[in-house]
Amino acid sequence: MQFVIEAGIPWNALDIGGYTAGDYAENGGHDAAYDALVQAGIRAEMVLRMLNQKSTMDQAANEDYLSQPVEYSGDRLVDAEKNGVMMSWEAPLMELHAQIICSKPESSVLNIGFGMGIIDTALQALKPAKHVIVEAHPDVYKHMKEEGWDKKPGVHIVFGRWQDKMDEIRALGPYDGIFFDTFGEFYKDLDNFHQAVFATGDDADKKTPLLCQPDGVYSFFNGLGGDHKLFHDVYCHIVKADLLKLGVNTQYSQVSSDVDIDEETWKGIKRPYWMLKAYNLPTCTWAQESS
Ligand SMILES: C[S@@+](CC[C@H](N)C(=O)[O-])C[C@H]1O[C@@H](n2cnc3c(N)ncnc32)[C@H](O)[C@@H]1O
Repeated sequence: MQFVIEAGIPWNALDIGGYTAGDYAENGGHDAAYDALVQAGIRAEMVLRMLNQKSTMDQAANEDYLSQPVEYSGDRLVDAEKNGVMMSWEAPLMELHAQIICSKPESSVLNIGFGMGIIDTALQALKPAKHVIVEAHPDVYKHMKEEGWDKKPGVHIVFGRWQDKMDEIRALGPYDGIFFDTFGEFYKDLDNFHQAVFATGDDADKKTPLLCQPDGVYSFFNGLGGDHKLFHDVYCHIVKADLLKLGVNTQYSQVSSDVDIDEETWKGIKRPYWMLKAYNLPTCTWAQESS
């Protein structure tokens, strides 16, 4: 494996059947080969990141998505291209995320991305004292109002991209629990959100991180590289390392994630975005609290 990697074959190449070398290594029980691929992936992504550092992100990654209609239909929310924005098979995972970020009575919680409101429904059942929801899509915002979310106890809706609403989000804080799950954004956006939540920075206004309680908990939908286990494992390492640089510990709990997925699940959806058996549910806390 080392030889193949050193020869320059990309760690993330797919064969004609859509399998990675990691799939073969894992199915054959070759743990060392699988680990070598994960390490190669981490190294390659780090180099890529350094090369791309200068590129600016003036345009929203999901500008097209935000300017086109979305449709709620039964167990799913789809965009204009029939991508699954949110699907009900994720409900058990959202329940767990809600319990993680809202474990104390009278919590103050922040959720980025309403979608089908699955996590927000689970959070409401846990009766947070304050429940801030940030949503950028006009159709989703309209749906939230139609469903009376603006009148639910403790709920404050912030309409707009989280990137443009940080002052408002900050003014409504601080928070005991934060969850992040947007659509059509890149890893860079998630990383930027982490900088906003956890970094103390030089600017006087930004010295208090959003998750300012010492026992605060943050979590995010961990769909990173969710169509191939090798890609997912590489990204789990990368996000954990990036959060650690901000003083945050990440623990992944493995949860079975394919129980509610069957042949019908992806029917009519352009691209299945989750193909893995186990979901790595992240619990992120300030490092000094948990070490
Ligand atoms: C995957 S869904 C969230 C699903 C939600 N966790 C649930 O339980 O139903 C993603 C949501 O994030 C919204 N969104 C996308 N980009 C955003 C941004 N930059 N700021 C705020 N919301 C955004 C989308 O419109 C969509 O409603």
